[in-house]
Amino acid sequence: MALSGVHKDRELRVHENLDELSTDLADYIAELSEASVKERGVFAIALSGGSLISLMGKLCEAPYNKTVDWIKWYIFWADERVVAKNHADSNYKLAKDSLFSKVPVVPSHVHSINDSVSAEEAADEYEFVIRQLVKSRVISVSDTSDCPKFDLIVLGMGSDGHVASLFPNHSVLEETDEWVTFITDSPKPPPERITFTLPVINSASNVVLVVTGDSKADAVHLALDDAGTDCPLVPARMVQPTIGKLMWFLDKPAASKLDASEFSK
Ligand SMILES: O=C(O)[C@H](O)[C@@H](O)[C@H](O)[C@H](O)COP(=O)(O)O
Repeated sequence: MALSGVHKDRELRVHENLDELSTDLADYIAELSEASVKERGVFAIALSGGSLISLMGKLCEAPYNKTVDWIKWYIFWADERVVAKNHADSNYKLAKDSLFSKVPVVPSHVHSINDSVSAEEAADEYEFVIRQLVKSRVISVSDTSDCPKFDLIVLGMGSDGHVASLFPNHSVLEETDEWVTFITDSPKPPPERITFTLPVINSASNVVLVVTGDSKADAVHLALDDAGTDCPLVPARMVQPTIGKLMWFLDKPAASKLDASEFSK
C-alpha cells in the first residue's frame, strides 16, 4: 500500500496499482463477510455499478472462492439502471457476469429490481422487498433510525462526485422519507435509475468507496479535504455513516489532489 490514513470515522487506503487495490479490497470484504456471518449468520451486501465490480473480481478467485461463505450472502443493489436484466447497462448483469456466476451464491438471495415496471414502481417494489427482509432479520435495522442496516454497501464515485445514483444538485439528495427512490433524469446514461437514499447509505454497518483514475482526483479532493464554504458539496462528501465504518480504496492517480495532511491524521 502506498499510503493510508485514518481521520475521524473514515479510513483511506491509497494503492500503488489496481492489482494491489483489488487484493486489499477482496481481503477487506472477505473479512467483513466472515465477521457478519459469525455474528448474524448472514451477510447483506449492496453493490453499485461501474468499475468497482471488476475491482472486486479477486473475490471470485482462490482463496476467497473457497473460503468465503457464499451461501450466507444476500445481495442487493444500492443503485440500478432501469433496463432489462440482460441489457448491457444493467448493474445486475454486470455483477452476475463478473462475480456471482463464478461462486456458489444462492439464486434466491440475489435481489435484483423488477425490470418490467416504471422506475417509480421499481423503487417502491424494491423498498417493499427490503422491508420484508428487515422484518425477517436478513437485513438488520439501524440502532438510530428506522432504516435498514446493511452489513456492507459498496459504492463507486463519478468524476462529478456522484455516488450510487445520487447526483450533484439533484433533489434526490434531499430524500429522507424513502429508503429507495428513483430518478428519470440521470446525467450519466441511462437516465432512469433507482437508488438507495442517503439515510440508508449512512445507516450501513460498513460503507466502502472504490475510486480510481485521475479523472476522479478533483472530486476525491472535494469529498475528503477540508474544502472552503464556496466549494461545491459533492454527494460523496455526504456519505458519513452515523455509526458504521467508512473506508475509501483509492489508487495514486485518484488520490493525487488530496492534502498530504490526510495521511498523518
Ligand atoms: O450504475 C452506476 O452508474 C453507478 O452505480 C455509479 O454510481 C458508479 O458507481 C459511478 O459512476 C462510478 O462508476 P465508474 O467507477 O465506472 O466510473
